[in-house]
Amino acid sequence: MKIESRTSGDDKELSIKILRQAVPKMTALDIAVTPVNYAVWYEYCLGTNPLLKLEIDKLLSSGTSFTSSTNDRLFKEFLAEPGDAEKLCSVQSETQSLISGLINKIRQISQGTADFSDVLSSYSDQLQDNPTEATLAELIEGLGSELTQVMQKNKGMAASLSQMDKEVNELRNEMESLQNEVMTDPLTTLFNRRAFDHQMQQVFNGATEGDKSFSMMVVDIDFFKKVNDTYGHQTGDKVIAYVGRLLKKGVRSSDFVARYGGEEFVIILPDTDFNIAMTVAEGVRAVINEKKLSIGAENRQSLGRISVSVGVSSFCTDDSIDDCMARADEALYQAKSSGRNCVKGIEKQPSEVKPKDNRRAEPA
Ligand SMILES: Nc1nc2c(ncn2[C@@H]2O[C@H](COP(=O)(O)OP(=O)(O)OP(=O)(O)O)[C@@H](O)[C@H]2O)c(=O)[nH]1
Repeated sequence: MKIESRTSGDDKELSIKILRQAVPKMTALDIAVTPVNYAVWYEYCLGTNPLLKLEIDKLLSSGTSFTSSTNDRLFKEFLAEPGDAEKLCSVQSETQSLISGLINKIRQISQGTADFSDVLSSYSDQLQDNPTEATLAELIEGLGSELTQVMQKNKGMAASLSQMDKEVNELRNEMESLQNEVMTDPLTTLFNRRAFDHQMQQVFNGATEGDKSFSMMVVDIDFFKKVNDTYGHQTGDKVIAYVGRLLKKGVRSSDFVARYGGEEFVIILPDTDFNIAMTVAEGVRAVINEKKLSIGAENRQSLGRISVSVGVSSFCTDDSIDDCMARADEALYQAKSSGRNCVKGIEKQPSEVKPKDNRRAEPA
């Protein structure tokens, strides 16, 4: 469930790297390679879902077997949103038959190789027994026909393996597009809340481990209910999509823009300090408020200007994800209370950073 870039070469390389780790683990634990199970173990090997990792490590150390219901539970508890499981199941049977076909082919190849190796050993034994010319001729004849058989078998195997390789690629593309679907908000085509939660965790891990910083914005369209009530829900949807486009355009391509829900958006700005984030937020707010919008035939009906309120916060040492988001939310609340169409930020001062207290509490 890689999110950062959906189709880059890096993504593919990482996917293959994880595949090489996940499949042998699953095979060792006797877990069927279905999309649902694979999603769980992919995420486990990727290591970006700490709760899932903790749970699986716990199960592994207790020697619990990974039955299909255990895998289903892990998927539902740590990865899925309602509806995901059904979508993934649509490719499940296809994957199962493909994987079992592949395993059969590999078994046949190993069996064929083992058989041929036995034949070679028996020929080698006969050679040790001072064979007569007639026996030698027989051996050569036999070996020739064994070789022809092996070559024919291998030709057939190569053809069916290449067909399977094609099918595996198709299935992988299908799963990739399903993955994108699960992470995308259909109205704006931005990332959705689920993708945001995932990305936030990754950026947060990077910041706590690598001494990096990041900022975030929460953007909310002002008086949006009035837009819906006056012009209808469909126009409201168009306004949401329009604001989404301007947000995406207004930040760097490395920033992460998602629709959090309703008329609210969230943006993660990696490697960005508080002051820069405030400047970017102000720029985005101004651009959204710049133009008067119009709708209807020949755009005759004016909607006036749309405005947004923005709350900004930056990651600070000792922050949890919730702390950082709570400050952005609080800042948004302040922006709304100050009349809307403005940006507010809450910066955690260094003095507010709690020193780590390693002392035990004094007994009363
Ligand atoms: N068209 C449309 N409307 C939505 C969607 N999601 C939420 N809404 C509406 O957005 C409106 C949000 O209204 P409020 O939460 O009262 O906020 P507001 O009117 O923007 O007021 P402030 O945020 O205080 O400026 C509600 O009427 C929701 O029904 C959506 O996907 N499409």
